[in-house]
Amino acid sequence: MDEQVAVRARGISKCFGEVVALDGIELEVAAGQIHGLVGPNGAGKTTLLGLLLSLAVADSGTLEILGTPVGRALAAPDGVAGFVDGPGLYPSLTARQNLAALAALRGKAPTAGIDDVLDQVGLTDVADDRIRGFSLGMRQRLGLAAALLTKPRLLVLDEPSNGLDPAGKKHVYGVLTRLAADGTAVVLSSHRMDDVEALCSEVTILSTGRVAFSGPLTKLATETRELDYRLTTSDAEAARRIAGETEGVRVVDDGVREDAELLVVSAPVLAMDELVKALVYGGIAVRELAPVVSPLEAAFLALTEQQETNR
Ligand SMILES: Nc1ncnc2c1ncn2[C@@H]1O[C@H](COP(=O)(O)OP(=O)(O)OP(=O)(O)O)[C@@H](O)[C@H]1O
Repeated sequence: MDEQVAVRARGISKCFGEVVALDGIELEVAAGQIHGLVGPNGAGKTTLLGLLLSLAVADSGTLEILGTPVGRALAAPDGVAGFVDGPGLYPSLTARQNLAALAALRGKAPTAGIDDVLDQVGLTDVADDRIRGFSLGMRQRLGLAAALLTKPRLLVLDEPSNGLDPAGKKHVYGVLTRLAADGTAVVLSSHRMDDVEALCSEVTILSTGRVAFSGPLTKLATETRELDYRLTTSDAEAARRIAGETEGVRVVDDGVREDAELLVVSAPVLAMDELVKALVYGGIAVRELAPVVSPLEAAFLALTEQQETNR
């Protein structure tokens, strides 16, 4: 048993009648890692998160959580917390009462740690308000506070940034980053690629129940065949010429004026390396170089397009 591996899934499949929601999933999440789960609607993200929380069991395959094989019982192993489809809360109770009730359900002192977790998620000011009037973002933050109360070693969150305003996001991201730094593994799903890029070191892309990619975001960048890049240099004309001469690089900013400062080129990352070297060698300064869409977004879009073509 390996406690450093928070999640190890091997060949996990799950069907709902005729629908194959998960098909041979392989997933490994290390302690202290924030792992993003992305994929088009219906890809199987929520189903997989539900298995991690023991809300359902897989039809086949093996799942090990925090070093312990998960059996057929529908009970989350100790140290696992989180929610799918929004946190389960009592609308007629206040935020503080909700947390006390959840603590009592687990046989814990009803006040221990509550102020601290409310503060961590930025809900201190509304701690004694009934949550009936809470916005979606406030409920998400309270759900996270409830999970924090259990001091989880694996935190599982379905779309945690749904409904969060920038201040809420800052709180939630801060909490997740601190948890991970203390060794908690976090697995979260998101439709926001920028959130995933800001938070996660590793990502799994699901497509119709299968893993299309799983690994570090940096690996995704090098595996992506071709991306569009915005390039600004000290000499646009010379840069355009050199880009045109560099193997594997295409100038794609058709319709942009010849003398425009900004150049858009399409290339795999290794060809971009060669272009940058050639520019610098040619005495041309690179002032800005950035993908037009991130490798994650590009991979996601490519998958969605592929799915639409297959339909
Ligand atoms: N309880 C269920 N009964 C029947 N089919 C289900 C059930 N739960 C999920 N499915 C089906 O399984 C597939 C995967 O659904 P899932 O909710 O896991 O996808 P998702 O990636 O979370 O999608 P979304 O991004 O829309 O939330 C879908 O085809 C869905 O219709």
